[in-house]
Amino acid sequence: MKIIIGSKNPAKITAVKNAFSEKELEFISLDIPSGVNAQPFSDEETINGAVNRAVEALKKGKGEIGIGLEGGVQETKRGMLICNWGALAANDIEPIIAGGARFILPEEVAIRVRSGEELGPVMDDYAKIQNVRKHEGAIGIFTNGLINRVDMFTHLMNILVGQYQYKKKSLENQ
Ligand SMILES: O=P(O)(O)OP(=O)(O)OP(=O)(O)OC[C@H]1O[C@@H](n2cnc3c(O)ncnc32)[C@H](O)[C@@H]1O
Ligand SMILES: [Mg+2]
Repeated sequence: MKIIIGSKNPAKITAVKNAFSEKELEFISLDIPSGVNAQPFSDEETINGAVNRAVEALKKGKGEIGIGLEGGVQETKRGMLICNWGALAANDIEPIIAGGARFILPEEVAIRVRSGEELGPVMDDYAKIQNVRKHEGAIGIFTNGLINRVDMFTHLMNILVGQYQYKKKSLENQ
């Protein structure tokens, strides 16, 4: 079975591999555009980015499953939430979606994102580390390393794969 991942980000690729336990799987990563802004500004836009990537990955990679993972932010009365959404696309079913853990970004970071900067470079600047988005992620920095971006995406991926297995089982029993 071929699983096509719509990103070259190593944190995302590791998380996808963590969530599939079967042997004989082939993982292919393709740089698939999200079709939304580089910095999505709502749950809705972030979900659309994840679904677009999953559907395109499935099509371009000619596999059995396409995965799209997308990071974004969502404004609330309490401040700016960081959100992450994932989508799993497979032939003959509607894309399945799942959300990742969320928390409020410090205002000092949120102000810069609101003014148009992407969270990735803002985090590098804030943490004085390069490529935070490919490693611990904002979640790793702000949880003191207790949860990193791979952990967060792995949890999200398990919610996707679990729903997919349940759906397949339900269809088989019909
Ligand atoms: O290569 P791709 O797959 O695009 O991976 P990415 O790291 O750019 O991730 P997203 O496009 O999903 O995220 C949208 C923006 O938010 C940033 N971002 C999201 N989550 C982050 C995190 O945990 N740490 C740092 N930056 C993050 C990211 O760098 C982008 O600027
Ligand atoms: Mg990106």
